[in-house]
Amino acid sequence: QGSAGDIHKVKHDYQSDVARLRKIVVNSLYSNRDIFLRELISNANDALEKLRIVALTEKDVWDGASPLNVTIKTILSKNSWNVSDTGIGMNAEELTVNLGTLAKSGTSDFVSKVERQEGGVNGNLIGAFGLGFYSSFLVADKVTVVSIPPKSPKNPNPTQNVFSSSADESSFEIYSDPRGNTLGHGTEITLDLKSDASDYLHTPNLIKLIHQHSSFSTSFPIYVWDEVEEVPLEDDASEVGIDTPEDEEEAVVEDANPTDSALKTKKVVVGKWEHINSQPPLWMRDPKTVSDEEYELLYQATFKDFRKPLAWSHFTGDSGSGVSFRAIVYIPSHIDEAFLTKPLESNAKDVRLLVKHVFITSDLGEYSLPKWASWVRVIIDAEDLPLNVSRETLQSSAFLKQIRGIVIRRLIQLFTKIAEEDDDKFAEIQKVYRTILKLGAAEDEKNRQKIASLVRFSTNQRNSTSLDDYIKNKKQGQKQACTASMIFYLADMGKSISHLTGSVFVEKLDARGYEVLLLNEPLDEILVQTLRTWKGFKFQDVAKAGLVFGDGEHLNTDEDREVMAALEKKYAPLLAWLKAEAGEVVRDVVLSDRLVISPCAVVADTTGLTANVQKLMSASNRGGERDELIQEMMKRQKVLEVNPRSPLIQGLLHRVEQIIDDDEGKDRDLEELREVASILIDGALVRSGFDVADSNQFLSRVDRVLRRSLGVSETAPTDETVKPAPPIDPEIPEMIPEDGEQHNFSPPDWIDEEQFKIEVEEIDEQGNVVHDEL
Ligand SMILES: Nc1ncnc2c1ncn2[C@@H]1O[C@H](COP(=O)(O)OP(=O)(O)OP(=O)(O)O)[C@@H](O)[C@H]1O
Repeated sequence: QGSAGDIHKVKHDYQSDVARLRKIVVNSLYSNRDIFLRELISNANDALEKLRIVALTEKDVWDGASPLNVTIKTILSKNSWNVSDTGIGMNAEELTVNLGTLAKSGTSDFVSKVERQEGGVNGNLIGAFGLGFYSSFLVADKVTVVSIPPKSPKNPNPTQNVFSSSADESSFEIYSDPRGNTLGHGTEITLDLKSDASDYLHTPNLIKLIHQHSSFSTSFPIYVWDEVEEVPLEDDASEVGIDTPEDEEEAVVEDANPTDSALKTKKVVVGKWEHINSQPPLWMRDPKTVSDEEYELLYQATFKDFRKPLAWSHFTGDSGSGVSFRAIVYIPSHIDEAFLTKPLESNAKDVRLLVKHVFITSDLGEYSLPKWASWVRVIIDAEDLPLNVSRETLQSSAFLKQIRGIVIRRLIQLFTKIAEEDDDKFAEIQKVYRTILKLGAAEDEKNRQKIASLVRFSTNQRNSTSLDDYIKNKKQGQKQACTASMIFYLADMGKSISHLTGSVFVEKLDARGYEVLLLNEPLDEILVQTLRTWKGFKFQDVAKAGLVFGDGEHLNTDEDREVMAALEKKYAPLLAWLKAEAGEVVRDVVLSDRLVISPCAVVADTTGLTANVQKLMSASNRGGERDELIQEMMKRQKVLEVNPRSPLIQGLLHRVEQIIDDDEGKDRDLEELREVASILIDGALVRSGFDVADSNQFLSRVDRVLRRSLGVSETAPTDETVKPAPPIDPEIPEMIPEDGEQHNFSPPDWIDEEQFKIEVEEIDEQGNVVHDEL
């Protein structure tokens, strides 16, 4: 603590992250200095919005008439620059906390990342993070913030406080303003500009920069003090000095030379407040007159997103409840990590509802957007809702209920238009929204059909296919058991598309030229199950038993049936033998019509659970009796299909017949054959996406078969001797270093420290090995 004169100043240290961040800002953002304008104007806008929102419920806070605006003024003689707002202001504690600490999550990470980066911060990083108030130090040696909250029943006599900080100090001061309340309510930030930042004092240049960077940061009026001329005045001339920007002109009188009383003139600077954003907001304009760049700037300023939006739709409408409105719906180019990890827990926060250009709320309460679309960013400006609606009456407004429907309809239309007209853009959309559209189609019952048309799938033939494209590509008679036409799909969550393309279930369809949707995301199977049909086509899981193609390929002729009957007779001994061997795993063993190359596969009954559904189920249900029950249920629903054309299966049949015919050496041969069969069955499970019950046993069997094929003795033991661990060490280490702390590692006494070096293998971001010596 310290005091200057009779002012009691309290000194605070910046939180360490802030000190580091300020240093980065000052040292490395020289070429991006203009951003301080955007950041400070946008903070002023937020403060004004907050005041108006609070005033909806606390009438005393604002009379509804006194101006809400931003004023910017330069004081040439002091080389200083000043921005004021008549917003919500801050008390002493808020000044300390808001400006002295960083509450944002990820700050430390951000700061460390930037500190590691060679050549300082780049534009993208600033954008992703937002420097806010600290950007002042880009252009200022010293920053002074004067602030006072409005009068309220809770705080009837607010005091005006000052926050003051130099760029090179790691502390700031807070004190009560000795001048008393000069602001009414709001905040005034004064920057003592660095000697190389005097460009910002030049008004035409300043206005140009504000237009360039911040004209969309606020819809409150921005006034810039514009000095227009200097007029010499007689000493006794009356002074004209008015301090509010509402009186458009004023003259500020300064002593030209206060010490020289002989000079009977004074220098008079005549200037006026120029309202620099008097044009109507962008969304009120005819879309034909708005450039892409303007839409992008509006988006970036409004939603504080440095990245450009992917697409937008600007439209006018009349809601069913008689409210006319204008709106812009934006599709962002990225989705927050938080949404991706827990999509169903996120709430829409970026639907900005305005009434007559005045921001009212971003919280649509019970009418907020459906979860799947909670990332969409919208500005919606209603013409004729009463302005002084409190939030409670707003909640019950019929218009509010309609916003949800209006926004979602427009969003889907926008996606659809891009899908139809702009392949490249739609490919970009797919990169970000592929999964989200699936979620939408599964979640949003009302819009399910429209959203599902936007969903794209990979298939064995194409990277990206819509359901409509699939249907166009169907083969004649693509039917299942003479019921509906079919869309074939294979679902195996988490597997790669190339793995699915090579699946046993796809091989015949693929060989015959049929298209199969390959579903590898958890949502895919849920979506397909929810849709059930698409334009009269049924979804057919190709991993299920009884697959037919409907093109006459399947046992349609007498000849086919005869051939099959002959094969079944021939293979009967093998099927019976295998059924006994595989009794623990499957319900039945049959000859397969679906396999081309693979010797066998495990398929689910038409009513059974495929490997994929089984995975989905066990992810939400682990362990316990229920698990055993499910295992048992699943076993009964699985069938082992064997491929009579596979030489392996033919060989197996031959051996099984030999064993049945021949008694000699039967036991040993039988044991070996059972081992082969067991590997084949487990292999079929793996091939079909199921888990093997005991993978250790499976691999021990493989080992034995390998030994046999290499002519190595099956019983020859492996030398199992190992060196035992040293005896128990009774000493307890004094301190276990926590994660992230420096690990002080000292070698034991008996090691020569000079020679003690450990090679640590570390992998950098590119995956190269980095060698470090401890
Ligand atoms: N003009 C102002 N009036 C009232 N409060 C302000 C003003 N400027 C800043 N603040 C307060 O200080 C806090 C920190 O401001 P800062 O600009 O650093 O970050 P932010 O506005 O929260 O985030 P960002 O600007 O990065 O989106 C704000 O959240 C706000 O509470």
